[in-house]
Amino acid sequence: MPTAAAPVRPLHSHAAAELITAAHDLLTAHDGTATHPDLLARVPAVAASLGDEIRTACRPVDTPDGLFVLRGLPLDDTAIGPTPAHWSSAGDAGAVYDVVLLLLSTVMGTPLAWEGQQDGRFVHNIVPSPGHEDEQTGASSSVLLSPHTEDAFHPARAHLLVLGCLRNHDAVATTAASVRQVQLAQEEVELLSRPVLPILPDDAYAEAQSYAGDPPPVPTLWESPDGPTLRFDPAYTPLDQASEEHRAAYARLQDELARVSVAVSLEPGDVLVVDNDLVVHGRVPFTARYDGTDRWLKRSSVRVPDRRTRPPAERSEHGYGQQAVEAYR
Ligand SMILES: O=C(O)CCC(=O)C(=O)O
Ligand SMILES: [Fe+2]
Repeated sequence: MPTAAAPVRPLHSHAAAELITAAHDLLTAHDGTATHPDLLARVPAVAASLGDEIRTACRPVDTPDGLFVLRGLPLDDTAIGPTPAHWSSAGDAGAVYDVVLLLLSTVMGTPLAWEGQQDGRFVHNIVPSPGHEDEQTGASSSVLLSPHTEDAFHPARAHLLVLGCLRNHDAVATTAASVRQVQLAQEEVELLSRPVLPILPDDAYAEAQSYAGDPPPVPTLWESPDGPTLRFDPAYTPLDQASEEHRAAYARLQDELARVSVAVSLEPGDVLVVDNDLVVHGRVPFTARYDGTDRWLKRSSVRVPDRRTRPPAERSEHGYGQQAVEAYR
């Protein structure tokens, strides 16, 4: 896989300090608790006060890569403490970066949470966890986390996925492949633009997996007014329900995504922003350490108001009974 450099948007030290200070002040005003019930309501005003350099760095993706890396935030490996062993024991570990992600997400749109995931938190902890090594979720390690659209099963899924790196001693790569870089025949595009197969809820949503309603078939590709977009999660797509011709086109898309895939090895302090309508992401396999020095990411999801990147038919999907919660409603 090419390790082609992802587009980096450097944050100079004054802008990085401005962001960290704003996050730190918000946090200390709320008992050091990133999930404090009053903190979220204060985020928009603080985000609106951030300077031009930060706002410019948070502009929409503007290359066919469909992603960018904000680089330059300071990160003290000792001060953040050990990597939690599981998201449920993370508590306020690394909480200042939770607030950094909330601020950046609010500059870019509206943060999004799920009642059924990580206790409804707006910022998730992505850490390898014992017993989950070979799952297709962020808690895995020993398997390839295969390329996917985040929360592909749901019509209210994020427009942007934000991954902030706190620790990554083994330079474990996130993978990313953009639909704007694949080359398919027109017949393949047409086949994959038909709503033929559903995308079922992934293993992070146990409750949704037992939802009684019929899974709606959805298109894999869509030609939006802003260019091609995709909705893709092969691990949760019942391909055996499709025709041979359809499966062949799907396999071609999968091969093309593998061909254009890049490995992005995040450094501590990096914030990767992935356009979830353009790019499928994953992660290479690694060996977890389970000694407090494991790879540790913070993750937030963002809705961007008035985007035109989704087929209108999505609005009538049931979403398997899962509710997305927008931060400022
Ligand atoms: O661990 C990673 O780099 C990506 C994990 C992932 O798929 C996610 O956080 O949504
Ligand atoms: Fe993911």
